[in-house]
Amino acid sequence: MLELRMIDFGFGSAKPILKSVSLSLAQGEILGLSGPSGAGKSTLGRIAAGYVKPLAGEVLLNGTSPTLGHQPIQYVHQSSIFAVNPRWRIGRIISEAWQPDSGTLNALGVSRRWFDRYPHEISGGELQRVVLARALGPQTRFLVADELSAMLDPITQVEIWSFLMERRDQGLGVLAISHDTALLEQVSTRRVVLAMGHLQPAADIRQSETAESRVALSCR
Ligand SMILES: Nc1ncnc2c1ncn2[C@@H]1O[C@H](COP(=O)(O)OP(=O)(O)OP(=O)(O)O)[C@@H](O)[C@H]1O
Repeated sequence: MLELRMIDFGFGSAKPILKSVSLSLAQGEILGLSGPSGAGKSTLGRIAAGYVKPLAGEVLLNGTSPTLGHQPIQYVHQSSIFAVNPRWRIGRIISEAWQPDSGTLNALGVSRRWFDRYPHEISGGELQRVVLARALGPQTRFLVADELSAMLDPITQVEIWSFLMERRDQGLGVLAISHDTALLEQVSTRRVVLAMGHLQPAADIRQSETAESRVALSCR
């Protein structure tokens, strides 16, 4: 279980953007997070992944603070170019955390032909898939997917979310941040909305049957 308890956050002297925000995410759950631009969704996701320290409150993984060095909570943002070393080739980038198996690479549409290239020598959508493959190592229990598929064409988007739903069935917990509420409705087991510093539940859209949701996704 990933828990954020009573998180307060603001940048410098600017007014607070997160006010006593709490959420919990179970393994095997996809929690959809939407809200207006600038509401603090990415900031909340980065706090969950340990990239940003909250001013108050705590992040707990199975009841304890996540330890440094071991990163079971991964954060993937749509601007993947900022998440990679531009001087490293794709093969080195992708094996930084683990050696992804062929099944993972195929499911995410990652070609081994890219491995000798640098990040600027593949497309933004291809780099997005590389960064996602890197994030989904065996130690990963939770994924913060921040506008993960916004740069991808609809078919690739379906393939990636279908793969993540399979991983969900194997226990991966996903915090899916997006403005695409139609997408969130299809992939999420639960949805929340962040606005004015507070988190509120969206309409209950719990999908009890995984196969049904996969079919719905493929029909988009
Ligand atoms: N490093 C920073 N320094 C100062 N202000 C920041 C910083 N990063 C983000 N902000 C501000 O914090 C607020 C929340 O940003 P955040 O990116 O978390 O919002 P968001 O809900 O993810 O927005 P969007 O949907 O547009 O991506 C915004 O007003 C943003 O300008």
